Amino acid sequence: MSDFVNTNLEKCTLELFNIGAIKFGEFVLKSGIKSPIYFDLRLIISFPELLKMVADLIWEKMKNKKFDHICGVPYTALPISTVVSVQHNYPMIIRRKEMKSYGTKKLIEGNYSAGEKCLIVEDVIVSGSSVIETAQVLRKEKLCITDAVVFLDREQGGLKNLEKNGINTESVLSIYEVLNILVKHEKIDADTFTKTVAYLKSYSEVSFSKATRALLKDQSRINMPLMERAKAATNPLAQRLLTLMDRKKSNLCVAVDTQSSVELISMAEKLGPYICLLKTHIDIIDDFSKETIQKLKELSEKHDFLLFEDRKFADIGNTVKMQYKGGVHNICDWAHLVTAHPVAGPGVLQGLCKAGLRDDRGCVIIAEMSSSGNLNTPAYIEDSIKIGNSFGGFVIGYVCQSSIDVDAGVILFTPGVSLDASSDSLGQQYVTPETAVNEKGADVVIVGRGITGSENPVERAEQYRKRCYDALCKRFES
Ligand SMILES: O=c1ccn([C@@H]2O[C@H](COP(=O)(O)O)[C@@H](O)[C@H]2O)c(=O)[nH]1
Repeated sequence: MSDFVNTNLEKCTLELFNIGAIKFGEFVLKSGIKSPIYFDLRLIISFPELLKMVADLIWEKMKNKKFDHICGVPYTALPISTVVSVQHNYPMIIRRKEMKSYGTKKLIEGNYSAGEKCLIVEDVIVSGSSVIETAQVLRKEKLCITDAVVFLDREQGGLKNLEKNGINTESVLSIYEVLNILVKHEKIDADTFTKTVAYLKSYSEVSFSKATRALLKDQSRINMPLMERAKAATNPLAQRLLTLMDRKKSNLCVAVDTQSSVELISMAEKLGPYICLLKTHIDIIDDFSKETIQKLKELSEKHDFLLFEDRKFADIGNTVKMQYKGGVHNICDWAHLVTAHPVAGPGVLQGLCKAGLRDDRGCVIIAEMSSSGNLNTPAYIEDSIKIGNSFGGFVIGYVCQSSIDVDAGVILFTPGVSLDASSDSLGQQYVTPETAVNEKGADVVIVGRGITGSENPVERAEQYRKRCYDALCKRFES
């Protein structure tokens, strides 16, 4: 810790106590739990030097991080982030708590673009509810939220709750440091200290408030009907796909892995009525042309399915941006969904977002492959979800082989499904539709050769559709 921080932490704590911003008594927190200690940092706007001191300490925590914007959680952290912004020439955005009923009706004020990184600033954290509420609004606008800095951590579980939701949070001061400073300077007696510490020990894991859980739609993804999940989804494309699955009674994605445009189009025409998604590997087509894409777009409209290009982007952001938007395939122009490996870090998603996003474009992160010997360890899968959560406005779900813990509005896609085989000669592994849906938690089942390689693909597609959708519906009833 630098001398500046050391000296000022103590000074700042004592000043906060002196102005009445740290109180002892009986209080009720936002989460509804009682507390013998309360921090009221709203007061500091009446003490400009103290406000500046708090802002300087926040700055010390964030000065080595690289973000495009900061956003203070309304209202107490707004003046703090304004001071940081003005002093360090750091662009700020503001999250409105209420939407305006006139004019732009925006929920976020300021100048920003999809894919940009925003750091959240907060005064005091208990469960982290206020930070995640702000993060969700910003994520809905396709801003990338991975980090927060808070002035005071009450050590009641907030940092852990946020971490699970993809937000790495650092604090300037912990409540225990505050108590120690106050005892040292005889501002509180030993009894108050002991009682407060005992309280903190018994309330060390406060979960998000009920309202926040409702906002995150923390209900079980597994048992929730599709339309409820569509309402729970914050991502517009996830909403669209879940609604489409409900309307068409299909959670079947067909993988048409062919090298011929004619066959691709013919399969799309024949199988269109049975599927929610048509998955392509457009780079394996020998006779690719703009007409192939035009025809696919028309069939996607005609038969009400979305186009899913399994490009598996995996490079640095700058390259991925060009791969998505440029080249002969110009994937961004026609594919509603693309896949990406998170192995290169969040830059891959920033690159995709930078390619110019619309509400009808999204990404599915590959958290876990179906092939034998894959390198997707549990830690890798967990980190993939953290990256995905940070880009909730763009990432609609994950390709995976297990029922990973995600919100109800997030969609899991499971390939490696066949009624005929348990493997192929090149490492692919198969399970039945029921195993994929019930045991692996699949929402969308991806089937390739099981359909396209059969003698009667249409009959087979209907058979898969029914088995996959029936298994999904049984899950809602359980
Ligand atoms: O983990 C993964 C990710 C993607 N795939 C793709 O799905 C299909 C599966 O085809 P089958 O003929 O049913 O084996 C294929 O396009 C893969 O590239 C996957 O199999 N596993």
